[in-house]
Amino acid sequence: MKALRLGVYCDPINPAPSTFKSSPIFMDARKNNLACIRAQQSKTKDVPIITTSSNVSVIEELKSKDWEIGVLKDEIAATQGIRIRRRPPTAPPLHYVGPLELLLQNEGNSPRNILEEIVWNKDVEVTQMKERYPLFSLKEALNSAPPSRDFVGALKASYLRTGVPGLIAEVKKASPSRGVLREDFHPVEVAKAYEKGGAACLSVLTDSKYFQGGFENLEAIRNAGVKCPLLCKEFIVDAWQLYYGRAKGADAVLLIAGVLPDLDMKYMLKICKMIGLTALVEVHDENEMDRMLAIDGIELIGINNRNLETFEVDISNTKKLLEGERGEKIRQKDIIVVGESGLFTPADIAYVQEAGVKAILVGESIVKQKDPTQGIIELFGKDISA
Ligand SMILES: O=P(O)(O)OC[C@@H](O)[C@@H](O)c1c[nH]c2ccccc12
Repeated sequence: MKALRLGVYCDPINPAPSTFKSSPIFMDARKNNLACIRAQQSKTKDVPIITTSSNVSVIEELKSKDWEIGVLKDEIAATQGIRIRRRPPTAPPLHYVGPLELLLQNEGNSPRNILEEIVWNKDVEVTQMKERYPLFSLKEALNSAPPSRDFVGALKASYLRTGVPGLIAEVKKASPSRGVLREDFHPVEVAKAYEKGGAACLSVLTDSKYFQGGFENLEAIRNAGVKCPLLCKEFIVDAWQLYYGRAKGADAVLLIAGVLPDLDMKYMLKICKMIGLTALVEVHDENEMDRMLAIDGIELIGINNRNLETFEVDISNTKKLLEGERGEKIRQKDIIVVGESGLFTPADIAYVQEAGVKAILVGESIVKQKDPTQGIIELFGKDISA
């Protein structure tokens, strides 16, 4: 019988040279190491595993380093004006023997706001999911996944056809700020009603804890023959999620600038390109917009009118971020801007269109309507399906 010696596995997508110790690639590699070790352990029950004391100490050391790197990463993010800390809501690992000041500084921490809470939970969730579906298995699934659809192309075509911003209609049962929006929620029915109403693309919430969504909704909508390109509306904290989303039928994915520091954002964008996902990069304030305008290769930027830390909604945010030099730069770079959240009336649409958006992302105002197709007619004040 062949014995398996547990070792330190390399990140299957990006072997990380030791010189990149602080890069997101390296950090992902570390997380994947642990996930791979656990996955291999569970897959090889019939094979004797040599767990030497050095294996155990390698795992403990990796856990401690993971935690420590997380703390340092937050410090780097803070220098970019990012307020969301990426540490999971756990104390340092049990056997942590690192610097005392890091321990004291991070004791008894609780999330500062809802976005931070969501992100911390997501980190834990993704770590568990990775053990069930390791990256190598997802990569196999991607080989047989249907080709992705042209998300940006669909928005542009819709804008040209209708003269109003292309609609990304959101399939969302509930949200932390609004509670349950649609009691009798059938994602496929809602998706079909949106498509019938002239939506260019659909956004499908996949977070279950806070939005009562799920990847099964994304999959079901894709399998039901809906033709609109699909945005996987998720809180992306790890490149693994990009592979998972694509494997479940996503054509696009949301990357939140308030959560991802520049280096992570560039890394995620690269992987999106590699696996055929369009990235909708979301910003909420001037600092985030400026950071994203300094990154090359972004073709779609969403301006969220909702502050995800306080839930405050103000549609003049879209206008504010498109004024002056920023607007000029966006036009030069040929970026399509999406106005997101808090849009309810034809006057709201006209307001953000006047500000310069060519697409809008709308959930509440249409998902709440008994007939979401009719909801779209009321939102635009006209039928945009023809
Ligand atoms: O339901 P509204 O107000 O029309 O908003 C839709 C969409 O913009 C909102 O759901 C959203 C925008 N960015 C997000 C990030 C995560 C979760 C949700 C969102």
